[in-house]
Amino acid sequence: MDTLINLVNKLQKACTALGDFGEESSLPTLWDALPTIAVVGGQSSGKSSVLESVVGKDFLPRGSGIVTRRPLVLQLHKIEEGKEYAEFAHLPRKWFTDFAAVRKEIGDETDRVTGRTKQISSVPIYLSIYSPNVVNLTLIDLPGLTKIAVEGQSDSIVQDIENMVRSYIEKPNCIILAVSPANQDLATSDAIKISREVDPKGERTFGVLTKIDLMDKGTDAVDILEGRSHRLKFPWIGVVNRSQADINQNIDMIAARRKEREYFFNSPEYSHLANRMGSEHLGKVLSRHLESLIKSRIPGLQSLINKAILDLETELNRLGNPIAADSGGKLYMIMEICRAFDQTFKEHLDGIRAGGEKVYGVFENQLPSALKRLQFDKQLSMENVRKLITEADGYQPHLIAPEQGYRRLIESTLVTIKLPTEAVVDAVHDILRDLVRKSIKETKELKNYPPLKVEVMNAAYESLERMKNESKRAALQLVDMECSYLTVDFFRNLPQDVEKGGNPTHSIYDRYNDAYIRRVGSNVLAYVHMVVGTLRHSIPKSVVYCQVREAKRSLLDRFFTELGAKEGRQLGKLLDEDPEITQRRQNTVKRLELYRAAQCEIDTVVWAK
Ligand SMILES: Nc1nc2c(ncn2[C@@H]2O[C@H](COP(=O)(O)OP(=O)(O)OP(=O)(O)O)[C@@H](O)[C@H]2O)c(=O)[nH]1
Repeated sequence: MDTLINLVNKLQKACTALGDFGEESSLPTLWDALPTIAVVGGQSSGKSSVLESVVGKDFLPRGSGIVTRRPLVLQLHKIEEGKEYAEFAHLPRKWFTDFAAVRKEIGDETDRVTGRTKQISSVPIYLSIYSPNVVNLTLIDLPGLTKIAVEGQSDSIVQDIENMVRSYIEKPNCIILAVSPANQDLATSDAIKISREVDPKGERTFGVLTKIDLMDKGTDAVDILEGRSHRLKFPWIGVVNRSQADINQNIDMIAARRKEREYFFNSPEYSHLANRMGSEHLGKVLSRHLESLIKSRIPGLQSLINKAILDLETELNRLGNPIAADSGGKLYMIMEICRAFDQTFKEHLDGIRAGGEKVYGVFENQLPSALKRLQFDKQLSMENVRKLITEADGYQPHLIAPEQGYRRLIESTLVTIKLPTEAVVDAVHDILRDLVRKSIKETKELKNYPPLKVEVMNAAYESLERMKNESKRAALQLVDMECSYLTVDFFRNLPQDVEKGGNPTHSIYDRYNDAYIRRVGSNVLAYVHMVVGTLRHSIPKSVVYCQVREAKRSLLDRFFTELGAKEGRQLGKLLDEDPEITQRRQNTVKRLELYRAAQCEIDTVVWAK
């Protein structure tokens, strides 16, 4: 059974070392789930004395007024043999064998947080005592409840102490040691009042009656101790601690315990209860109760730990890897993050994520309707056809077919396709930029590193800009190519013009009759339509080749090359993550270690059963 309490002691020790004891953490803490025993009561009710009696050691700061100003988490570890010693969590591996020095250190450590004032703090002091003369227990000494603030204390201190005490004892796993002095009316006991509030059925409250020896002559506590008045679920335990005079005379704990035993055995009122009175009995009762409580809580603890591990792993995953110390590691990390971004970007284009389909929308809708909107009316008006053909003839009207005229007409018409071509390139560019922005947002690895995020975004935008320019050049070249060499077969298959008509005596532009001009115009239109039909398919090919395929292939290539030339310090700047995230990651890692260790400890105990 000792192993069970040892287990809880170990877990609590780990929690304290990691500051994992409640409020500050957003995750459910192991601390909350571990059974503890807290000592509560009014100021000077004898809490510290009870604690010392249970431990059998004189080590707590004493004095009048408010002495306990920070919670003291006291873990008692029974050792088989050897000299007893104490160890503080804030002074690891410093073993105190002089308990007067322990008392001094508690005072000093209290002052370190609260200053030499009468203020209080909820940050606990953690102390372990290893001794052959103790039972395995964890006890928490809390500041005494008070009714008024004294000089040097803020007005809120009464409420502050009450809130702090409540925050410890309201946890369902806390066993409450409610200390009330027998020489005061129990109806006014602060300990009973606050413990009733948090444990109305008294299922985890142990009533301890101190100062029985100080009761007025002719009065006794038998009614309470026998459970006839102020009944609690567990029987009251009476104790007689050292009086101030005993302390002043340096009466040691062993002598004090003997005196206490004698007191109960020799008092006619209490001798029949002597076997279930006193500090020693209290220690055993508490230890037994704690053991059974821990046993019943093991399955719950296990599932809490398993769940916490899962949650912490998810959190750690979300926070990403810690930053490597050397430049090689940093470079690798940046490359990995960039690769994750690149992958996300590709997934958008490949249809694994949404967005890439918009590119197809440009080819299928925007381009055809823009081409359709080009009416070629202006270029192929009768007037313009006549003008261009006549001008192209030069000094000699053409003999068979207006070849130069056709060329000029076709060229001047095809040029109008350049505008929608450029618009397609621009539209695809905008889509790609949008996908970069989306991918940056979706790459969780980038979230922690704002400078790297900006650099990656700029590098990707720059690449897209270069690709856009190249794509424009290539697509416009397609149009130029159509202008520079006409499809011979088309013209070979045209019926030869015979009747050109016209009136040579009028203006030079009347050289050809309307029917002839109309026929030339419609031939040009037919040819242009044929070319548009081809471009409608070749422009998307060119755009995909120069922009989409290239973005998929080498969006960050240049960035990677530049990265290789950067020094460790510059790389470090890129990975300059939000310090809050670094802190959160460190805390999560620590907590995860704690929970994993706890999982092993519990498994060992369960298997050993
Ligand atoms: N005679 C006698 N004196 C006691 C008993 N218990 C405590 N005292 C004395 O009462 C005074 C206060 O005891 P503490 O144990 O310091 O009380 P506390 O509740 O821890 O005090 P704070 O931490 O300041 O709230 C000391 O002088 C003790 O010697 C007792 O059972 N009998």
